[in-house]
Amino acid sequence: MTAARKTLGIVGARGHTGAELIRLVAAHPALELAFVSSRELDGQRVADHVDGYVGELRYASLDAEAVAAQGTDVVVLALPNGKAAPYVEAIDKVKPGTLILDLSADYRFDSSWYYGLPELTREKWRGEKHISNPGCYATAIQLSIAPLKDMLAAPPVCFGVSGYSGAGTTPSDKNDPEKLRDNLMPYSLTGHTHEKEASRHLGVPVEFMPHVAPHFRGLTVTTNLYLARKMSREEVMQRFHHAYDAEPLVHVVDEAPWVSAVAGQHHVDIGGFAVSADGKRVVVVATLDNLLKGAATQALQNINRAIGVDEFTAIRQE
Ligand SMILES: NC(=O)C1=CN([C@@H]2O[C@H](COP(=O)(O)OP(=O)(O)OC[C@H]3O[C@@H](n4cnc5c(N)ncnc54)[C@H](OP(=O)(O)O)[C@@H]3O)[C@@H](O)[C@H]2O)C=CC1
Ligand SMILES: CC(=O)N[C@@H](CCC(=O)OP(=O)(O)O)C(=O)O
Repeated sequence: MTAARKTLGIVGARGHTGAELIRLVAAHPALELAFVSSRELDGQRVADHVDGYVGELRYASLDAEAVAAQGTDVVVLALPNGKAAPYVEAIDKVKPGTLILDLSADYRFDSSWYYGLPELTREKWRGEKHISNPGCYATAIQLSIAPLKDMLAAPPVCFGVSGYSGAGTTPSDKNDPEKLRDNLMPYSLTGHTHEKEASRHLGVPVEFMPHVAPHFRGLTVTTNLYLARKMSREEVMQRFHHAYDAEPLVHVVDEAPWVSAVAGQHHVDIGGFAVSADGKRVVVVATLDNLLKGAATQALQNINRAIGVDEFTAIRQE
């Protein structure tokens, strides 16, 4: 006899990350999609909006109390920043112990929430039912720096370029294909939330300069690391292989990876490893799909672990 599937609801399901999660959860052997909430698509069939979804589920417009009243085992909050708290409060009041995974930045600085970047924080999970999912850039930044964290002579400098799906669906210059055409748009050049997030969770200061580009999905972070002592390229690569060779979703590659190759994929590519002539500076390039490893895939890794199934269930081909 197979165990009953856990019920899962998504709040903010109209958005880019919500749509990815719908696809992943619909194909999951241990999860059942119980509700998907959107104010704008209230009453409409999910199948009419999400490619690849087959089923009769419809969007519903649910406020915090209505979400809590659903009583699902798992709730994913895929809302813009600053909107999660009323949902968390209502769910905790009605059904404490519900697994809540928040995709926004709202709890990434709250130490009572588990910060789930599994490849780096897997051992820190103590059964918390509140999980904060890392930001997309912050994921690439931390994975690029962690293997050399003890070797730094200065804060790493990260140049980021994201596809415009990273800016969500609320219209802005950063997701306007007309304004982005033939363009590269710099923004938040100091003090971006992901700069603070990566610095906090790595435990070393990081400097980050984001840009948005005309492609839809996928991001590149190119990181310049000043080293406290001379290292060879082989030594640097050895550190990355040692850190990630057992990780199915982090691929250490020789060449600097291209973002077009990782769009639609679950994993991160990390490569380049260009070492300066004096051996004291290395440049590392990471690419990932901001909607997958940067959001939905990582959320599913965290949920899988918390419901007690293999971390990569419904993520990799088995
Ligand atoms: N896009 C990305 O690459 C990544 C995003 N994230 C984070 O994930 C979260 C979701 O991002 P994304 O999917 O891109 O966002 P979108 O803008 O694409 O979607 C936001 C969703 O929230 C709903 N919503 C908006 N405002 C409110 C509100 N006031 N109350 C209730 N629902 C609301 C919208 O639906 P409706 O208006 O129909 O209710 C929509 O479903 C954000 O916090 C984002 O920062 C994290 C990593 C990567
Ligand atoms: C291109 C673009 O605008 N990207 C977003 C990052 C998306 C993300 O991960 O945002 P959260 O930290 O809010 O979850 C940004 O720079 O804010």
